[in-house]
Amino acid sequence: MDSTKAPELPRVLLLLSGKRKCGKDFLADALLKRLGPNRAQIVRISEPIKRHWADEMGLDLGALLGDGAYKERYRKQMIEWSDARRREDYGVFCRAACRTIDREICIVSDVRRKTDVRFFRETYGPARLRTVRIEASESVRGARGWTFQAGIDDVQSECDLDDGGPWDLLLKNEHADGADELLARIEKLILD
Ligand SMILES: Nc1ncnc2c1ncn2[C@@H]1O[C@H](COP(=O)(O)OP(=O)(O)OP(=O)(O)O)[C@@H](O)[C@H]1O
Repeated sequence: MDSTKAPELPRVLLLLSGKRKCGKDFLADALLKRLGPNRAQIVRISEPIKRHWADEMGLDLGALLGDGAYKERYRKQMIEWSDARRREDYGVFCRAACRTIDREICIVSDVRRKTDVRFFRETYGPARLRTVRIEASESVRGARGWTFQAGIDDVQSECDLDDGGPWDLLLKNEHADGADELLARIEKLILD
């Protein structure tokens, strides 16, 4: 492949960002169900990070990738380790995660840094990107299991995109029965 040319797939890259427990994975999974696995796929930048940690430490990769309490035990260490790698190459994990792209629509469900957005813009070109910021109040996130943790909620991985807009869509994911409307708005953004 000519390395100066952007790859043909995906046609659209949907970048989802937002704070812990705002519902990035929930909305990504529900969107994938609507679009279907032949057309769309979910890519997680954290996947190669978690894979490395699971291999090194003999941990359960499935549980690290899930939304249970297990991943929280290792979150801080993974942030610190991965930030050190990013200082040498900001695209290292985005590039590794993108190796699995083989669908028309790619949903990146854990965009956390300005350099993540930069990587996708530089690699695929701005016309294919759709950026979505998901918000939920602290009380709603708390009801979903979030509690403030120093070293996690006040560092770059959580705060770098607080001023990362303008976003193509800004969504409030607060109500359990409101997801269909949010999904319809995302779908319109992708398909228009
Ligand atoms: N609209 C919704 N309706 C019902 N449940 C929701 C909704 N949004 C999120 N949740 C639930 O809230 C919890 C946290 O959501 P999720 O794991 O998607 O957050 P996240 O932003 O991916 O968090 P993290 O950054 O920690 O990975 C999950 O149990 C999820 O099922």
